[in-house]
Amino acid sequence: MELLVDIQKKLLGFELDVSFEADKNILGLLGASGSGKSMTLRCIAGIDTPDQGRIVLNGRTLFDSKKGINLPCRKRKLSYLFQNYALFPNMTVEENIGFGIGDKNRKDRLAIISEKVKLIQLEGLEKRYPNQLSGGQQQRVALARALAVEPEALLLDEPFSALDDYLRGQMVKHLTENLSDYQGVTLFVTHNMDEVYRICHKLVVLSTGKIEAKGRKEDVFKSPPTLIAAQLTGCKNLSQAKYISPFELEALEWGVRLKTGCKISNQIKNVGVHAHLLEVARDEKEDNVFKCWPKSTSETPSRTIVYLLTKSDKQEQDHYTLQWEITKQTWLKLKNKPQPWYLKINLNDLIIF
Ligand SMILES: Nc1ncnc2c1ncn2[C@@H]1O[C@H](COP(=O)(O)OP(=O)(O)OP(=O)(O)O)[C@@H](O)[C@H]1O
Repeated sequence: MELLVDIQKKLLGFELDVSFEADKNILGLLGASGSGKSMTLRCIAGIDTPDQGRIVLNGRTLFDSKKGINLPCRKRKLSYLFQNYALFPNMTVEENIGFGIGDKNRKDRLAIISEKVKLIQLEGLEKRYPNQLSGGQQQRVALARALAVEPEALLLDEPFSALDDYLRGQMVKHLTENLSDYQGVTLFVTHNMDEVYRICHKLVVLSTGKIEAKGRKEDVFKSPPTLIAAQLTGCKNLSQAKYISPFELEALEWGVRLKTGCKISNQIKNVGVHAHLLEVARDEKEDNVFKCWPKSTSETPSRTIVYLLTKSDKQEQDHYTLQWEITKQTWLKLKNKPQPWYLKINLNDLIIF
């Protein structure tokens, strides 16, 4: 199973130019609002037409501008799951699921519907209409309907955007379970980096119509290749960097000199570190240890974000230079410790651009 996408499309004030491949591992398209995620899916589905390029699914050319090929949506053998599910309000759960199933006899049709109802665990609710279902149940029906046509590719466009946090978490779990037996290509579009990390194996990061990063999710999150990719994958600490030597740089905004784990170029521009990777230093004299002063905090139910000042002369200013994300227990243990604190950045945790 393989999808190859290499397309360009110009719109007023926006240019899409993307090239990537997907196999049967779920591929995430991550990007901010307006970055071109939906446009990419719409071009693959055949709802929009690229100006140039090629789209090939399992060796079948769906689109090729040079050869003048542009298969209509219904011949592309893929399912598109929209943000708002788009269930037919006047059809029951089973009618919705059975809607797209092609020329099959009644018995086979009913067998597919019943298998999909079981898959999404909505047995007993087959005769209900969408307005008699919760948001999460509607979402599952939409997924079952998309899978019932046995598509070669499944295009999921922010499928959880209408759900509350609790249901979102549940649905992420259901989706990964429901798709574990699906053999086709799955593209999952979202702007939510936690969701993309939980669901996908590989990742394409999009910004203003261009690809900023692509690869295994672990690699893209750990070492995003550009500043924008770092921001989109949640790196909270970013600074301009000055080259000092092949293995040392100065993080200008943090006012800290740092040793690096790999050789750096004298063209280096920026450095970053994830907020959860700062550590309390055991020994003040170790490499990459710096003094800091907690300026303020903000809390989630389980974590505390500590905003740190790293330059003592800035203590009076309303300004922080680094974010440190720790558990609440760590914060409670630390908060009354004498200042300055000594924190450390492991050289291999530095993200260098
Ligand atoms: N039919 C259109 N004509 C002109 N511009 C369009 C059209 N459709 C989308 N755009 C523009 O293309 C860009 C990408 O839109 P797209 O819907 O792909 O973004 P997105 O990443 O999916 O965003 P969101 O997460 O908000 O859905 C936006 O700047 C949008 O305004």
